[in-house]
Amino acid sequence: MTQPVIWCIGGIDSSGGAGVTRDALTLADLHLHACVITTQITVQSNTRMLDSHIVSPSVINEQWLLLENELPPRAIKISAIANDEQALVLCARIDSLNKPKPFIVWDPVLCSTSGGKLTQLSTPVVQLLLKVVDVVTPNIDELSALTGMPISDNQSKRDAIAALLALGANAVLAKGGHATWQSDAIDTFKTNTIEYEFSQPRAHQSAPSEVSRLRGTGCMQASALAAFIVKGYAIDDALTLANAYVMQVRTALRDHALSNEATLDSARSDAYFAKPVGFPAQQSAFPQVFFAPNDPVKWQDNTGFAPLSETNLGIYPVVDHVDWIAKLLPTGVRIIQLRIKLSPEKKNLDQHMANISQQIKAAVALTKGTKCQLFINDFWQLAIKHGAYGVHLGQEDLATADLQAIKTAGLRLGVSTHGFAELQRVKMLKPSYIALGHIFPTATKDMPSQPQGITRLQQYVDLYDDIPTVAIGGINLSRVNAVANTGVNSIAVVTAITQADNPIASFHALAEEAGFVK
Ligand SMILES: Cc1ncc(COP(=O)(O)OP(=O)(O)O)c(N)n1
Ligand SMILES: Cc1nc(C(=O)O)sc1CCOP(=O)(O)O
Ligand SMILES: [Mg+2]
Repeated sequence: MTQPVIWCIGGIDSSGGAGVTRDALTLADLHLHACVITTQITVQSNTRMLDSHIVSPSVINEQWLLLENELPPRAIKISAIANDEQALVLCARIDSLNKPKPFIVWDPVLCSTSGGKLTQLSTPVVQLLLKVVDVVTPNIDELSALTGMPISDNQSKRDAIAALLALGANAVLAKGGHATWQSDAIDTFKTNTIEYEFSQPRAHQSAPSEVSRLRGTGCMQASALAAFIVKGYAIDDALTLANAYVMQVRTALRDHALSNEATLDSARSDAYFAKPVGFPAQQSAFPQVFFAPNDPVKWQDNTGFAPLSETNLGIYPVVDHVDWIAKLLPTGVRIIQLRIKLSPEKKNLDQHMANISQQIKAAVALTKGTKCQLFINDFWQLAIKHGAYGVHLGQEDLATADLQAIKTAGLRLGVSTHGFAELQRVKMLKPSYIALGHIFPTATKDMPSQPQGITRLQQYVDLYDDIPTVAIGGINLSRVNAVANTGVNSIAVVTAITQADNPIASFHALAEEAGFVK
């Protein structure tokens, strides 16, 4: 299979520490091919910038036109644009691209970390650029320069992000590395409808200065973002992975410098050089994610929920009536979920709620004294009231459920997730298990996300090996073995049991095929 192509448009840093060289190295590390359109050739080392030679707009145009037919981009990463003339050529070329347009990220590098000015753009041209790119990724200084607003605290940062959106940006990723008033380094991603925060402890970011002088981290982050979008990740997951990628590079550099192999002299001379790290696979490199500045998850303590009595749970039937629980208990099932959904057309809500309450009560009575761990979906108050074993909640449910009440009552908590961002959002809650969905297409419910497939499931299982995991979504007899081979602790199914001709036989067949029967 040919490698997807990403175009990197920006300046050449003769030291290789930043610019399009850093972009190309990052993309190569993530197995993507970089084409390079050069905007300026700089004369710089890691510590000094002496000069910059600006490429003419017509040469940029020629580079673009030649690449367009032979090596069309799946994404475009733009960084230093020297002047308005260059920017106008880029805007015109982007406008002329066929739809669907590639993902375009603009890292508005204004100055080099080695000291030189790289970009001089007028406000009307900045506005044109903002409108044609999908995401702009300023650090605090760049955000301040682009908006003309001083930034010194969270409120002024928020105001400046709002101003950039008002200028026409589709989405802003304001990086927090330079926001020294914050104890953690917080990247804020905002569009007119959504907002995420990605937070890393600052202590992690800063290695002793003699061993880490890494430059080009902004180039790395924007290139990695483009790479993960091209690899098919949703924007929240791509942002999480790009943040983790940069942290993993920082950590690798620090670990090498502090290792016994390195002398102080070699550490000093290596201090500028990024190490290839590949796909982020180090849990500690991942940021804490919040879905809004006031995400209720932020205010939860991290004491954790009661653990499961048993973690290798086998097949996990998810059923919509207590009668299923009575029917399935004789199989020896170790975990089961009562998932009754309130249909909007139900007329008599009180009567419906009374029926749900009765079913939960009966389900608790049926499973008491057995080895079957009963989880109640959604109805956490009723689960507490009737003393269920646990509650299962989705991401949206976390905004309304009283998690402290669930914890205090001693109930276990299972939480749905659909990617790296959601996993990093709920990890600090230390739930009793995390569900990973949907692995395959499912007809049981409308899913806003894409099926994840076995490769991603394997990544999650490897990365989150300290929390019991449950796979869900479209799992049937022909797929269950591949799912079980990832090492996931449990496999949840709805229709593979409830729509089987013989549900009991189907439960046993799934368990056997998965290798859960010893
Ligand atoms: C084991 C398991 N995983 C995921 C879900 C889905 O929960 P949620 O996202 O809250 O959606 P609804 O089930 O409420 O539609 C689940 N129930 N169980
Ligand atoms: C209830 C549910 N939650 C999912 C998630 O991914 O969060 S997938 C799903 C439905 C699973 O049904 P089936 O086994 O019939 O595909
Ligand atoms: Mg729910």
